[in-house]
Amino acid sequence: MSAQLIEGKKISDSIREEIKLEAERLKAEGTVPGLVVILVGEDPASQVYVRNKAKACEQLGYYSEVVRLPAETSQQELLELIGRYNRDDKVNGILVQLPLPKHIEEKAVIDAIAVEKDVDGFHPESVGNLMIGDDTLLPCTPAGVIELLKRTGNDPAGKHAVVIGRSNIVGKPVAMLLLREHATVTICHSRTPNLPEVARQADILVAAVGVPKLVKKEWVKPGAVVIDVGVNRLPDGKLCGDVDFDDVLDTAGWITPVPGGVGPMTITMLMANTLKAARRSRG
Ligand SMILES: Nc1nc(=O)c2c([nH]1)NC[C@@H]1CN(c3ccc(C(=O)N[C@@H](CCC(=O)O)C(=O)O)cc3)C=[N+]21
Repeated sequence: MSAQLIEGKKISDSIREEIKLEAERLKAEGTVPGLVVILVGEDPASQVYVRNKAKACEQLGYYSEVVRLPAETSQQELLELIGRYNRDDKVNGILVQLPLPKHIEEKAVIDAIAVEKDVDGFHPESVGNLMIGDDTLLPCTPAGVIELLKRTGNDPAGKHAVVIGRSNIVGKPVAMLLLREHATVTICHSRTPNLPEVARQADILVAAVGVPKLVKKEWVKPGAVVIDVGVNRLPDGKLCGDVDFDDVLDTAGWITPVPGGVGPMTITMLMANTLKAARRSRG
């Protein structure tokens, strides 16, 4: 039996319709959601993402700015720019595209973003809020994963979720969100012994390591939900996940494709966060 496809693109489109209606309501009350995306340097993959984010803003009628800065921009200049957007009432969300050039300290930049405009959910205060269960802007990719599960009827409550990867942007926050949704959560990484065996315990398996096609059918419990967060660019230019999709297809019960799975949800959750930040800004 072949797994059911989790169609991130379709689910994402229908959430964007919901967001659009809410954005129109907010605009009728005089508040236009606004997002600024700041890109330092010329990373080609980043260029694509930034363009997609600007397109999403346009589609939803948001105010949006894209700031493209040369790779030589100093940390001080970037921090000053962020300071200006922190004080700019037209802008409800500030996103600085990562990774940054090596001479700029990522942490200093993330810390400089006003927490109420932190639509990436990367600021230490946002992370702390998530940890203790306070209302906050959630990191986009992890929030997208939870939406995909809920909207396909795969409620994490009572399930064993195994997360492969422990990054601050995906692994750790997605584990925390799954815990909040009442899953039993195991976090694995490169030092985990018998990784395939642990993965095979999962009712919900989330792969977020950045190793192309790492997860094979032996890693998957028959019928499990497999969520592939990987975005690996292969030498031929094609996008590929952390899961060997073709190998796993007949074992998994549900599976996200790459592209068309988690990726589109990330941008949709960014739009949802910007809307939320705009709504809150009215006081
Ligand atoms: N501050 C910051 N926030 C981010 O959220 C952030 C970032 N930096 N740096 C880079 C990563 C990557 N990322 C993606 C967003 C959408 C797709 C996406 O829409 N992917 C499409 C395909 C796009 C394509 O074909 O290239 C898909 O999976 O279907 C992928 C990856 C956000 N990131």
